[in-house]
Amino acid sequence: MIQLYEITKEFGTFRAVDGVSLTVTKGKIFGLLGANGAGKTTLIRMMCGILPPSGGSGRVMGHDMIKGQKKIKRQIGYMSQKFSLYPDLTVKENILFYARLYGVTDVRGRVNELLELFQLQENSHKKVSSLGGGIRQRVAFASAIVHSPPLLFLDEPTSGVDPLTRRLFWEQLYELTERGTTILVTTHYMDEAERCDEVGLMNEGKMVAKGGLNDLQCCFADALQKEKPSLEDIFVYVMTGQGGYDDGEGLGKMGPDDRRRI
Ligand SMILES: Nc1ncnc2c1ncn2[C@@H]1O[C@H](COP(=O)(O)OP(=O)(O)OP(=O)(O)O)[C@@H](O)[C@H]1O
Repeated sequence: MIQLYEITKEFGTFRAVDGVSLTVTKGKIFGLLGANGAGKTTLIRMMCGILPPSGGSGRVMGHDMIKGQKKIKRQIGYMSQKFSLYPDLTVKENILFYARLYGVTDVRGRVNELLELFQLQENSHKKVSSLGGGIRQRVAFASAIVHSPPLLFLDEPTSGVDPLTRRLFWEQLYELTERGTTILVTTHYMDEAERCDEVGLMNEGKMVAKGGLNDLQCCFADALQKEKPSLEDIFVYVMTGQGGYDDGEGLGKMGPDDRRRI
């Protein structure tokens, strides 16, 4: 569903994304982690066809990231950090708006289905501006999947959301993947990252570690002197650049076999 090869994005002389390669297969959840400003949103915006890469190549849903931007946009769902909702419209009107925008065939039926799925019926006629963060998050999520996209990008979807809503949210993500949806999600929550099939850790524009949790634990066990380091241990280790880690150097210390994953 996603195949990136050495994707780079420069804003003037500043390189926000630096040679990222990535593969995400159908039905999997890929978690993207990194400190603020690591380049996660920029990478997502390129994959969504919103921002052209400065270098490298990639395909999303089989379409070239540069030539196929329009086709990519039609086939994906994107929930941005700012939740692109209209505060003066009601919950139902917001979801209806996105349903019409994406040309959903049975608009009313689909919207009612989503209102029920996200337990939004009670609030369906309230203006979004009057609602709390957890409900707004559900409205944004419903709007992002209203056209049943096969590939979904979620940029910090649970930031500031209570633990119960977060749990429900993840149950819905699993349901979607069971139906074949592929998901790329960014998060700052380690428990959420551990729920992903694979994670990628970004630091200063580079993908500095990538793999399933077990793979990463094996990879970093020696360096962290723990048999099974937690993802948080690994995250802190990589992000603090202990030993000046980057794609090559850091892994070099862990042995040549470990390099293949990074
Ligand atoms: N349009 C732009 N022009 C100039 N610099 C930009 C632009 N967009 C992003 N940047 C810079 O690129 C870097 C990466 O930003 P990005 O938003 O991708 O990081 P992030 O990992 O998503 O951070 P966060 O976790 O805070 O959302 C930051 O230093 C940011 O200031």
